[in-house]
Parts: sequence; structure tokens; C-alpha cells
Amino acid sequence: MIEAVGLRKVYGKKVAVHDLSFTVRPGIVTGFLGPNGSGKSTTMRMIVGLDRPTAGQALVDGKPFAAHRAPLSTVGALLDAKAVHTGRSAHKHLLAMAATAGVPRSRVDEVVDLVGLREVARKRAGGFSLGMGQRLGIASALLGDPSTVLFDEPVNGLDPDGILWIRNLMKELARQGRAVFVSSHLMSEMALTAEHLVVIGKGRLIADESVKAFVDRVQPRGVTVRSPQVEQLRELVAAEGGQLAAMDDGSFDVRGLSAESIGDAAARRGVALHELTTVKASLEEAFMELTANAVEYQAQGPAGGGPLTVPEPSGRAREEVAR
Ligand SMILES: Nc1ncnc2c1ncn2[C@@H]1O[C@H](COP(=O)(O)OP(=O)(O)OP(=O)(O)O)[C@@H](O)[C@H]1O
Repeated sequence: MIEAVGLRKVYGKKVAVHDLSFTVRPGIVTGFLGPNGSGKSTTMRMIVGLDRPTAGQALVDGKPFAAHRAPLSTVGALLDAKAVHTGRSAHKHLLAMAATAGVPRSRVDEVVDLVGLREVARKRAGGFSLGMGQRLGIASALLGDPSTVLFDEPVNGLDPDGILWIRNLMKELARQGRAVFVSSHLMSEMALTAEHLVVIGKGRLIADESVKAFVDRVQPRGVTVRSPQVEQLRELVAAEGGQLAAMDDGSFDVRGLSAESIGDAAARRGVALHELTTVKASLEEAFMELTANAVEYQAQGPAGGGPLTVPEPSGRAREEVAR
């Protein structure tokens, strides 16, 4: 479990992290999201004692990381997957780490198997692909069987197989009762992996809530309606003040009305409905909308910049968050 309490980091005149407080609970995957430069890496580094907070503190299982007798068994962190001695084999690298931390040798074979590196464990880690390097980084993080794991952008640069593997591993680590804290730029990936989110912008907390609550904060994108009585449906939507657009698959996209008001009006008029679904914003759309004012470096759009706008969904390409 991680508790950030009034965490603050100042580099010279730059306040990288402002009085940040949040909790990462055991048993679930917590996604850590924020635009570039928002302070995610700085926060993670403070949690594992690699950076000193200017104020506040980061507690892991109730104590600062440095106060733990067996730090490797407290927190496993993947902060920079390339930080492995390139001349050594994966096996030697892990053995050296295990010896330093008082972890039994048998655990090395366990983690090598867990991350699927058995075939290549005795080869020089310098020749590893990005995906293999990532697996080795994760093996190192899990060596001490930690109760909390921290992964900074673990899926960056990985192929779909590697991404799926990491997603399943995170969920499994959480299922085992660990606190799993993972940062990522890939919103669609976070929507599939995380149950809870900590979102920051310009070093400040924007959200500490479930993925569902975060997505529910923004307006739904519309309502999908199907009815065999097309003309009556058109009249109903117009009478209620909504707009209706026919979709390629025979359904209708209704804007300006809630599912409840469409359903009630259909009941009053005796119009049969075969589908009535509120289309929620995707996590990416919610993130863009809620962090629009917290983006450090904004692209200059045709209108000269300003907050990022949420693209209108087109056709059936709308993404629903299915939770
Ligand atoms: N050692 C440092 N010295 C000075 N400024 C720093 C240092 N480390 C980070 N910063 C600044 O602090 C801010 C937060 O950086 P940080 O790397 O924590 O953000 P991030 O959210 O991890 O970004 P990204 O998603 O791009 O990795 C940035 O403005 C960055 O330039």
C-alpha cells in the first residue's frame, strides 16, 4: 500500500509536484495518468526513495521506503527497464541482486520462470530485445516478493503480445493481494488494466477515483437507439428536442436527450425500442477533457492553441468503456 501525503518536489524554481495526496490500495491495479511532464516519474522516484520530497512524505506500508528493513520485499519497481548491466546474463544479474538483498537463490529461478525468460536467462542481457529487457526488469522488481509494485510506463515500445502479457501480469499481481501502481500514456490500455486511477496535471491531483467514476465525470457521447418504427422514432426525437443520425448498422445515434427521456417518450407513444444504450466517453476522451487545462506543452492548433478539443466520434468507431 502506498500513501502519498502532501508530497511536494521543487527543482530550482520549478514545482514539479504540488502537495500531492493519494492512496494506492492492495488488491487492485491503480493507473497513474498525466500528460507529459506532469510529475509522474518524479512522484514514483520519491515513493522509492530515489528523490527526496521537498515537503510531505510517501509511505509504503506505513513507513518511508528507506525505513524498511527489507526494501526489496516491500516495493518492487520498474522505473527504467534499460538500467541493467549489459555484460552480465539475466541469471547472473538476478543472482547478484538476490545476494545483496538476502533473497534465496531459488527465488531467482522462480522469477525467471514467472517472466518467461528461462530460455535466454544465461545469455548476455545486453543483447536482449526491448521486450526481454522489460521482462528482466520485472523479474528484478519481483525478486523480493514485494507487497507493492510500481511500474513506470511498462508497455512502452512493446508488441501486442508483450502488452497483453504485462496486462495479465499486473492483474494477477493485484489478485494476489499486492498494491499495483502503474503509469502509462496508453489510455485504451489503462481502461483494460486499471480499476482505480490517480490522475495528475502539472503536478497537481486531478482525480483519485475508480475508472468508472472518472469516465462518468464527462458527458456521455450520445444514445444508441434501435427501433422497428423508424418514422415514429424520428418524430419522437424531434418532438423531444434531440437530434438523430442513422448509423451504418441500422441503429440511430441520438444526441441532446438522455436514454431515460427517450425511453419514457417511447413508452408514452407506444414506440417499440430494441436497443437503448448510453454511449459513455472512452477513458481517452475523458482524460483529454479533464486534463485539457493541465497540459504542459500544448500543440498550436489551427485556431492558435487553447485547450485540446475532444474529437467527435464518427460512425460506429465510438469506443465504449465496458465497465
Ligand atoms: N532532475 C530534474 N531537474 C529539474 N527538473 C526536473 C527534474 N526532473 C523532472 N523535472 C521537471 O519536473 C517536471 C515533471 O517531470 P516528470 O519527469 O516527473 O514528469 P512525467 O509526468 O513523468 O513526464 P513524462 O510523462 O514525460 O515522463 C517536468 O517539468 C520536468 O522537466
